[in-house]
Amino acid sequence: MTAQNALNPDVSSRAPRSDGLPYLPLDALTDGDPAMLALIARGKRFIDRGLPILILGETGTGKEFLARALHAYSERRRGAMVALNCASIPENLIESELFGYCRGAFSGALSQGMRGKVVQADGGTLFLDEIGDMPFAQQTRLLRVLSEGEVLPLGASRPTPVDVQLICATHQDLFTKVEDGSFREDLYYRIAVGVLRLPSLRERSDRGALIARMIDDEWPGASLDVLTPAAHAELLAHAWPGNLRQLRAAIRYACAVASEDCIGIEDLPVELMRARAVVRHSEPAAVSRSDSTFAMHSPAGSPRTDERGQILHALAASRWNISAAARTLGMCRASLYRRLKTLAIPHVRDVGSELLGGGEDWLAATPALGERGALAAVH
Ligand SMILES: Nc1ncnc2c1ncn2[C@@H]1O[C@H](COP(=O)(O)OP(=O)(O)OP(=O)(O)O)[C@@H](O)[C@H]1O
Repeated sequence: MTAQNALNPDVSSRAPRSDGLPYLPLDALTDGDPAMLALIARGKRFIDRGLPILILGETGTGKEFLARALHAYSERRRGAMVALNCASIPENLIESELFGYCRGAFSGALSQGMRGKVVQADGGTLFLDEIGDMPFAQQTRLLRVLSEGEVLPLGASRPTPVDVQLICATHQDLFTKVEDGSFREDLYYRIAVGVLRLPSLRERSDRGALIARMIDDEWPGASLDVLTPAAHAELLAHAWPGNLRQLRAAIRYACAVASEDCIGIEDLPVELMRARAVVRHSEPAAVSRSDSTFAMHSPAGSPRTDERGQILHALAASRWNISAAARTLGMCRASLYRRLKTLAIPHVRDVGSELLGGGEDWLAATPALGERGALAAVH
């Protein structure tokens, strides 16, 4: 069986997503994470043999991406990839959406009838997302499609033969649903033949490469260099409950709000900072150098004063060399300029004589931090 490789993605993997980016081919779903590599290799074997595939994984781990990549890789790639999210359509519509109906099947039906998703996917792939939310009655009808290879649209007198590759996905524990009686056991064993469990983002060793790729998507040509060390460390260390979707959203946000040419920790979404603050509150005091801009959230003392003090110390130590101070503080030059502006700290070269002449109100606002020492270091 000839399989398609990553260098030759077919049209469906190139189809634009709602965010304008293309779906990825199978081999491009990871940058070398061992669990992902093993999963992709298994997925190829399953799809080559036409086994029904069940993709498991937390929300946002890329279940739909994987399903589309498997279809694009498969021999059915010239056929349709038809997706239905069982959780997002009302229970009473699932039946007609999936199985279709004939003309005049019920009052309010379209006059020409409707082809259901199963028939639309004939010769291609049917992707049933959130299969755990499929109502029990529809589970019975789906089982019939799978076991007999035919579908009976509502109001039809004869079944229509169909040939589909089935891929299902869920973030739920389907086996628990079988045990509590809300998911048919016989259907479970029909769909859960080739099971692929996607790792969460926090388990993946290719997080750095994923971050770099997502930055490049937003900011073509940019690399990890645009991240300050603190922002980079934060992105790597976050728990990412929303997985790849949350990471992409965070990077989109950061690229949009970052000014100049770098992304600092202050450019990351507030929920990351909140999670970080919670962790920090349960930690013993010290603020690391790379965390210095986050001193705004320090539990002790006046947060702004702490930050001013750290910035002024770094500036004094570097004799107001902005690049060197930014490095010490773990941020980029642009971020440091932004912090100076926010904290109303004028550059020493812009105010030099005024400061020395005693008009240093801005220094008076930072009493405990030895600003005169900072000035002494400058002059
Ligand atoms: N391999 C990948 N590389 C980079 N980004 C990815 C990858 N897979 C998914 N994503 C990103 O994560 C987002 C969510 O992916 P997807 O919709 O496939 O997840 P899901 O597991 O199906 O989510 P849900 O359980 O909420 O339906 C995508 O829109 C995309 O931005």
